[in-house]
Amino acid sequence: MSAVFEVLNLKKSFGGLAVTNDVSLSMAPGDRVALIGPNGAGKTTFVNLVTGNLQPDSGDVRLAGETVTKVGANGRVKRGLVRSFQVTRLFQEMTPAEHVALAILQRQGRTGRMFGNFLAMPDVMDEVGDLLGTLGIAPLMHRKVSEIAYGQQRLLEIAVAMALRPKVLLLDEPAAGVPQSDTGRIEQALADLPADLAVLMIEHDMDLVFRFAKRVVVLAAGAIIFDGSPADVTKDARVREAYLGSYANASHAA
Ligand SMILES: Nc1ncnc2c1ncn2[C@@H]1O[C@H](COP(=O)(O)OP(=O)(O)OP(=O)(O)O)[C@@H](O)[C@H]1O
Repeated sequence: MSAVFEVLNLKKSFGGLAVTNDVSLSMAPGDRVALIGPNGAGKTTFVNLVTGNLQPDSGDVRLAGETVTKVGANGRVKRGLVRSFQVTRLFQEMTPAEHVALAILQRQGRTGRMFGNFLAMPDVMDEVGDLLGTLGIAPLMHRKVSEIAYGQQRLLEIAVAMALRPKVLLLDEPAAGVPQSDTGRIEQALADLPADLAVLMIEHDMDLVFRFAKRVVVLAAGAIIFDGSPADVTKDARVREAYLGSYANASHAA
């Protein structure tokens, strides 16, 4: 299948340090890719380059065949490249329904009406109910974010992202900080994402990586040192050395 998302020879240096060093990556609709790597490998920088929050020194980002390297972050969201909204960016006094409704209105270009009573718009509220229902948090839709559990806030991040109807979804450690008792719900939400959505997940939890990803990309010192199947990643000598050693030896050694 043709690529929905492509990164071509992306480079970014800070001072003399090549933090993104000639990175190329391609994803097709439906891909489930985990991006892993040791601390400081350049994962956050890579995501910021992809989302348009940082400009590369050279290289390109393409979305559904269109080069978007010069398109800003909002323009990329409009074209279907969505990064999950972070819990730290949720508004504590607002409700899940309000968050998701605003994302729907943003997608529809109706944010001029955002100070109207959008909770009374039946089309918007039907979609809000569907999205929050899929994620199992519909009963909480009118509670304040400050009153709902952290795991539920992380599910809300996914709901807000999905309200933007992404073609490519970037998830930044979706289960981080969530108590063990609630991680199953996050994993279920990830398993239930639309089959044709391309998902790139940055994750440190290798158990989650192995359950979710069909493909693993390993970044070390700004460069991709592995791009292949979860079964092969644990066998790769360079990956073991750079990152996986103890995990591979302990539980997934061939
Ligand atoms: N704005 C910046 N100016 C200078 N150096 C930076 C900047 N942003 C990141 N770096 C450096 O680039 C390197 C990669 O950082 P980055 O945050 O992208 O890594 P990471 O893989 O996301 O790490 P972590 O998993 O710890 O978040 C680090 O050495 C960091 O200090």
